[in-house]
Amino acid sequence: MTETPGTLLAALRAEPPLVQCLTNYVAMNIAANVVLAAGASPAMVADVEEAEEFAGIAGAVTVNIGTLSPPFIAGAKAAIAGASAAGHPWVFDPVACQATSYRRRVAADLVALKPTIIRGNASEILSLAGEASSGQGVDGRDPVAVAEDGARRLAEESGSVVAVTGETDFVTDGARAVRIEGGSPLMPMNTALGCSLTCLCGAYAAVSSDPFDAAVGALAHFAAAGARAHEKAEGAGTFAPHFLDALQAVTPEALDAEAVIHNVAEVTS
Ligand SMILES: Nc1ncnc2c1ncn2[C@@H]1O[C@H](COP(=O)(O)OP(=O)(O)O)[C@@H](O)[C@H]1O
Ligand SMILES: Cc1ncsc1CCOP(=O)(O)O
Ligand SMILES: [Mg+2]
Repeated sequence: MTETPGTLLAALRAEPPLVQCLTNYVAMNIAANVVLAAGASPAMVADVEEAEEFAGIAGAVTVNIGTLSPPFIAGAKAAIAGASAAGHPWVFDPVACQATSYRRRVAADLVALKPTIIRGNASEILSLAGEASSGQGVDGRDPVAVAEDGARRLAEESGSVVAVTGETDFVTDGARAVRIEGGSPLMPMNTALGCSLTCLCGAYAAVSSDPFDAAVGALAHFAAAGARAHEKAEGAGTFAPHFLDALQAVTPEALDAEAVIHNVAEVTS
């Protein structure tokens, strides 16, 4: 990795990027707080009337289909057009894309628009890769390990970096791959933390020259903050404020020291 998570965190805090987050109703507030605590600047600007123009001034766009509707998708496509025209990264979160034919269709349409990074749980990534998925609505029900081959193939076919999250995260661009350890089992008990991580991927992508490093950086930041918060939390409820505190408190040096990142050997079959 040319840019370590700590190097990217230092860059993000030195010049906080503006991140245009088109996310769902559930995630709107927590995702903004997560991006702010990490050190960047979120803006939930989603309407078709202004989404394309705003993408020209944002460092990155993130699109999440958690509570999708035709007007939301129109705004998302406008924002993606604006980001693409400006040469800015955009990140896709295919929430519950396995659940309905509408979601499957919209997710495939958005993948065709070449996201810089795709971030989802294992059930969502399996579905995007055309494999059977056990996802229950927005909640992942498949182990990350089962989605690794599909993630590699999806990355090769789409040209996107694919980040699969769960107990141990997996990131690949089709050629490179790493696993990231850390976090807490209390994280999936806090709604919209995955959605918030997608927005943070946008912040890291805005300050990075390599989307693979950006995805690894954002996931490592979550893993380190999640592990720290786990030590202090008494349960799902008290985890949330400790997690925000930890996202803010972790320094670039501590992030590089605490990140547990394993390179995965290339599969040559
Ligand atoms: N069992 C677990 N142990 C540790 N970290 C977890 C666990 N499950 C999820 N996470 C972390 O929670 C965050 C959100 O991931 P995930 O729950 O997979 O996304 P989503 O909310 O989209 O389903 C990621 O940082 C991931 O690493
Ligand atoms: C509960 C819920 N319903 C629609 S979107 C959403 C939030 C999903 O958040 P995450 O994917 O981060 O768990
Ligand atoms: Mg999700």
